Amino acid sequence: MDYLRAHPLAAAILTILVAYFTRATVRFAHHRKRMGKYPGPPYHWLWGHLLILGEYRKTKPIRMHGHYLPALLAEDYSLGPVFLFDTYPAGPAILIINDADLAHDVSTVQVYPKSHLLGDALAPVAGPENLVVMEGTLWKKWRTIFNPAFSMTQLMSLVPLVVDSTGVFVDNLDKLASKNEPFRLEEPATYLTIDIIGKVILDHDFKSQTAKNEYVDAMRAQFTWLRDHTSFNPLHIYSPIRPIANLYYTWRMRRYLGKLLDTRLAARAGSTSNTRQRVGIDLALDTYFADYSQGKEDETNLLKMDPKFRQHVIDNFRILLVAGHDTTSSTVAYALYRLSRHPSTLAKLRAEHDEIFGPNPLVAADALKSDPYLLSKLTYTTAVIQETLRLYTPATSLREGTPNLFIKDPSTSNMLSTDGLAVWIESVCMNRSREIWGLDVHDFRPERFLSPEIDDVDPRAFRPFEKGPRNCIGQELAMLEIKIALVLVVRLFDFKAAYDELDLLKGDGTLWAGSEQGRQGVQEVWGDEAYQVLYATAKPRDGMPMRVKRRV
Ligand code: HEM
Repeated sequence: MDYLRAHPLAAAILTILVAYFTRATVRFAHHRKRMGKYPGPPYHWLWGHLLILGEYRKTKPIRMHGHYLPALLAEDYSLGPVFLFDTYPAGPAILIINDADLAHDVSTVQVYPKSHLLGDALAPVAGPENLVVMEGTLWKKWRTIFNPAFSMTQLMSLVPLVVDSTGVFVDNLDKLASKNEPFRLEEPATYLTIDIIGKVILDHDFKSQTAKNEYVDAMRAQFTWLRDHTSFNPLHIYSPIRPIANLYYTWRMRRYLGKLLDTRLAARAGSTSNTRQRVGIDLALDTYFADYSQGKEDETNLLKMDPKFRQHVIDNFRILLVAGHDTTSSTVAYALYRLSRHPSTLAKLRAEHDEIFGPNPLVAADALKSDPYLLSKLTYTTAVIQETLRLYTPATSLREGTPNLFIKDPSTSNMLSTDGLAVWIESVCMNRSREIWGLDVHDFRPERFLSPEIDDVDPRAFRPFEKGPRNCIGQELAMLEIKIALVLVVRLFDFKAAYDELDLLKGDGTLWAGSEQGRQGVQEVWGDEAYQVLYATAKPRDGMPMRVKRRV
């Protein structure tokens, strides 16, 4: 006491510390008391759900994507349509939606805002304001600008471009087949979808399938510098280098796209007629001139674009380039992987392609170019893709709870406050639900998506592209790309997973080469060695090691 009286500064610091810890303890106790009342797995008064999380970290792969966890919890603890998972203070408290009706309410009726956690995670790849996280009139404006770039008519006119890029993918698989060595399928599949989205949005060929590209390198490098939310390593969490790396790669990406924008502007100024196909970049520029100079493309507007608009255009291109390649490439890779494990499904798929395109696989590319509407005849192929999306859901929707939004728990009729919680439309839970899909829920069986079986499933229970106003803008494009890839690939090649040969790929120069950690211990989820990991989005573990052989 005497010491404190003699040292007023020390006394002040001590008072602040005591006040801080008292406040934190009261908040913590209040949080635990409130969360303990929500439905969910057993809740510990001190640890919340942290102990359960710890158990899963022992029994499941350390790198397993976090979106498996609610589905495992729902299965292991027989949880209902809505439940809480609370890892506070290590992570957020999340209300998990495991029901078609509630998912409809959150996505389409109430239209919950996007979670700030999503915004934080996406900021390094696409800036703080981008189409995925924008809200209100700003979101509506940009969604309206880009919608026409993804209309069915526009996409059908782009089929020849997609077929050409897929032709390069086929050439690359051919080269890999002649090398007769394992490789990571995620890489060529990713470069394929990057090249396609570049053409669709920017009328720009990144040519990433055949050479290194500055933008693609910076974007992929940025992925390796994102925070890994499955890691509890303080050196990783508080890395002082990550923010610097994030700034550097952001600068490189923005510089590349800024140059493309300026070139397009200059080309526009120099041309009187516009016969070129109009893609996303043109639609954004049309809006700029409409908003800023009543449609008049005068000198001043051409030379000096409003900085805020410029940032929005560039960051929206960045998000379209990320969202437009990652999920699609993983689905291509997973479809080929699953087909390699199910010979009878593969045979049925090949038979459908023989029937629609004729028995010679080498003429399918030309057939597609001259009649893109052949794609609509691919019923079984569509079922294969849907079954792949069910088992390997590439993305889900994280929303923000607010004081005025409540969820009615159908099993108790209790109104659950969403205040301070993240609300997760967890389609993985629904995709792995026995109640919805039957006892063989973890099996790959595309027939479940064919009539009459699918007629018994609530259409709102299967939502790989989400539903409501914030649904995926690129869903038709994605389906079109994956169908074209399957048509041009499955009859030419045989694939074989090569997880047992992973050691041969050590240090292979891909972005997977650095992810050696977590290779020990359990390496399967629901018996599947190709489980998803978080690498910006949900990707196949270790980039999906494969071998490929030419068939014809
Ligand atoms: C298999 C492929 C794909 C899947 C499974 C998928 C899935 C999804 C999902 C679940 C959402 C909702 C995310 C949320 O609520 O936060 C979404 C939104 C979005 N997706 Fe996709 N996506 C795919 C391909 C694409 C493609 C090719 C593009 C093309 C650019 C794209 C662009 C977007 C954009 C911009 C949004 C935000 C839309 C908005 O909020 O208005 N996606 N996607």
